[in-house]
Amino acid sequence: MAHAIEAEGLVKTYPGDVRALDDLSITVGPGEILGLLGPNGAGKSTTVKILTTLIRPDRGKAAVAGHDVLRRPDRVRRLIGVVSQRSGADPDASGRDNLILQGRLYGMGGAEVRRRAGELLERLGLGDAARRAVKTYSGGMQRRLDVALGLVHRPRVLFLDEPTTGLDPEARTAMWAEIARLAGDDALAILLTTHYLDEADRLARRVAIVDRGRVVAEGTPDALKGELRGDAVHLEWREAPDEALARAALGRLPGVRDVLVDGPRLSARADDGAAAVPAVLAALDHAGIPAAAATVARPSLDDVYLRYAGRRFAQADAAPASEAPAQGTAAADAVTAGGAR
Ligand SMILES: Nc1ncnc2c1ncn2[C@@H]1O[C@H](COP(=O)(O)OP(=O)(O)OP(=O)(O)O)[C@@H](O)[C@H]1O
Repeated sequence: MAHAIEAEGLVKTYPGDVRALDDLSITVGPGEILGLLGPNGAGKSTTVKILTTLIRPDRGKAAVAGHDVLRRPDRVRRLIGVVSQRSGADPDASGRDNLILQGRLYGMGGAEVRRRAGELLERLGLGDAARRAVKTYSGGMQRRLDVALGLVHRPRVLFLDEPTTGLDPEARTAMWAEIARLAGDDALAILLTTHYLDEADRLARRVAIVDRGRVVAEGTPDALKGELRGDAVHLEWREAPDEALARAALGRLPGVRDVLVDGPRLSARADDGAAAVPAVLAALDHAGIPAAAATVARPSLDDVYLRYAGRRFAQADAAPASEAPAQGTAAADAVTAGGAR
C-alpha cells in the first residue's frame, strides 16, 4: 500500500447548497503526520467524516488503510482510530474501564484487553489515575485518554480532530510529544486537523492548507515558508488607510512586493525586511498615511495562508478568542519591531 490515506476529488454539498468540499485531494503515507490546517468551516471535519466512513461524498473517491471507504467501510473502521473533537469517554467510569469497554467493542478478549488497557494507560501517563473516574481528570488527561481510546485496537491510521483545542500550553506540549511518538515509533499514519498554525508547523511533516473546501497549498512547513522569498513586513494603522494610496506608496519602492491590504493592516514582502522598513515608513509618511506600527518577521505559515487564501488566517477564522489560532511563529521570529510611532 503506497498510501495509508488517499482521497481524490472529494466533493460534498450539504443541504442549503453549502459546498463544504470542492474537489479536495490529499495523501498520507505510513508513519507520516499530515496537518490539515484551515479556519472554521474550511471543510476539515467533513473530510475526516468521509474518510472515517461517517458520511459519503457526492463525488470523488477515497481509500484508507488500503480499502475503499465507500465499498468497504467495515474494513476501514477496524483499521482506523478516531479521536474526535468531543470525547467519547464515560465520565463516571474509570479510565481503565473505559478502555476495556472500548476494546470489547472491537471484539478483544478479557486478558488481551486488560493488558492493552494497562499498556496504554502507562504509555499516556495515566497509570496513577487508571482507576479514578474520568470526570476527576484534568483536560489534558481526558484528552490523552481519548487518544488511548482511539488506539485500543491497534489501528494503522489515526484521525486526530483538533487534539489540543482547549489544552493549556503544558498539556499541549505533552500531547505533541505523544503524537510525534505514535508516528515515529509505531509508524501510524496520522491525519491531524488543527486551527493552530504553530501546531501544524511543529508536528506535521507535511501540511495541507484548506480553504473553502479545497487544498490551496501543500508541502512541508519549511518548503511552504521557503516559497515566500524574503521577509514579511506587517504594518498597522489605528484606522484603515486609503488602500490605493498605500499601494501606490509601496509600489514605488524597490524590493517590496506582494502588497496585501486588509482593513487597518497591510502585509508585504521585502528581500531584506529590516533594511526596507525605514523607506516603507517614510513613503507612507510622505503619502499622508503614517503607519502606527511596523513589524518584520520571517515567513510563517500564517504568511503562507495569506498568500494562497488571499486573507489572513485569524480573519478567516470565526473562532472565539480563546481558540484563536496562535500567531506564535511570526511573533517569535520577529527580527525587528518598529513599534508605535
Ligand atoms: N450537517 C451539515 N449541514 C449543513 N452544513 C454543514 C453541515 N456540516 C458542516 N456544514 C458546513 O460545511 C462547511 C464545512 O464545515 P466543516 O465542519 O467541515 O469545517 P471545519 O473546517 O471542520 O470547521 P471547524 O474547524 O469549525 O470544525 C461549513 O460551512 C459548515 O457550516
